[in-house]
Amino acid sequence: MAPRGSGLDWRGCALATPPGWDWPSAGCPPARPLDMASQLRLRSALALVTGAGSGIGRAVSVRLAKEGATVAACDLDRAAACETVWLLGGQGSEKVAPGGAHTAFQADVSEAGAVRRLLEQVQACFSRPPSVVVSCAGLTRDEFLLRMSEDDWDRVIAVNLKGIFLVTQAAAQALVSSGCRGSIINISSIVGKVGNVGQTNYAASKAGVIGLTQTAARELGRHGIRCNSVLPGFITTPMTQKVPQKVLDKVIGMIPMGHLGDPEGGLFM
Ligand SMILES: CCCCCCCCCCCCCC(=O)CC(=O)SCCNC(=O)CCNC(=O)[C@H](O)C(C)(C)COP(=O)(O)OP(=O)(O)OC[C@H]1O[C@@H](n2cnc3c(N)ncnc32)[C@H](O)[C@@H]1OP(=O)(O)O
Ligand SMILES: NC(=O)C1=CN([C@@H]2O[C@H](COP(=O)(O)OP(=O)(O)OC[C@H]3O[C@@H](n4cnc5c(N)ncnc54)[C@H](O)[C@@H]3O)[C@@H](O)[C@H]2O)C=CC1
Repeated sequence: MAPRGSGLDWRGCALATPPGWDWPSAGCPPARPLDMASQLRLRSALALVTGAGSGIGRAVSVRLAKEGATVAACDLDRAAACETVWLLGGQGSEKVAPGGAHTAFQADVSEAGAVRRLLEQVQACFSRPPSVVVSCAGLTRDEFLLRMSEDDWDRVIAVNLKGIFLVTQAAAQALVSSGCRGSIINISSIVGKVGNVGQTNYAASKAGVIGLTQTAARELGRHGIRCNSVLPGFITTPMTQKVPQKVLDKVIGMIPMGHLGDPEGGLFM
């Protein structure tokens, strides 16, 4: 039994808390269930989202929850993952998530042991593997090729490419061993197809995600597991806040709509 105030529930799963919630004295935060989508297309689904603490991963989590899925929101930043789950309704969200309460998890997707433990924890919490897996965790370390450090290369490849390898493999192993069907969605980037100045590391990682996902699709289809990658363009998130304004101005000048996409509309509209 996790100690009271530890931020963990009876199963040892991370509880969702509002930002700055004071556990020891305040007890469970009030649920804030989202408006239920009329059709709840994903009412029986358990969805694992990595990078769920920000930007596209948070928007994907919100949309999956609105469609009725139970969301296991994972991020390197535990507090950010908890904030996402609180947005989804946190404890008591069973009312809108028939498959159980949305729950936050912390893991560094670039570490094999952490990913293995993540899938173990998710299955321990929900007694089943996630049938939907969306890998959004990612980062940039932009620099011109002539000046890029080995560390900048290594870290971006480790998180953006190896991280998706580890999560895709662990999720597929869990689904195959339990005889469950599933859908794995890996977030690449248009940069993986056309390249981008200052992003040899990032472009290579995203191109790798495309090839990894296409191959996984060929191998896992026989097990009833679909694998697809999504290649967004510029979306307004903390990741793109780091781009120099003069570069953003250049890019926006090339976008027919004349503005960057937003996480809510960028993937689904
Ligand atoms: C404008 C043409 C774009 C066509 C390509 C279409 C694909 C691009 C769409 C990408 C959408 C998906 C994005 C995504 O997946 C999420 C992200 O990766 S967000 C981060 C994207 N990162 C970048 O675009 C890199 C931005 N550049 C930088 O961060 C810095 O420039 C850099 C760290 C590389 C170097 O900094 P510094 O040494 O200070 O040089 P400057 O910033 O002064 O730049 C010198 C010079 O080069 C021009 N420049 C830099 N980056 C780009 C770029 N990405 N595209 C075009 N031009 C770029 C910059 O404007 C300067 O030009 P001057 O004329 O000399 O002022
Ligand atoms: N914002 C954009 O313009 C585009 C983003 N993408 C991709 O979409 C995905 C999400 O990006 P954004 O939401 O924009 O970024 P973001 O920076 O807002 O969110 C990324 C999240 O991933 C988490 N994360 C980073 N490293 C991690 C690790 N090792 N383990 C677990 N979590 C980790 C961060 O804590 C953060 O919460 C990324 O893979 C990115 O490459 C693709 C195309 C365009």
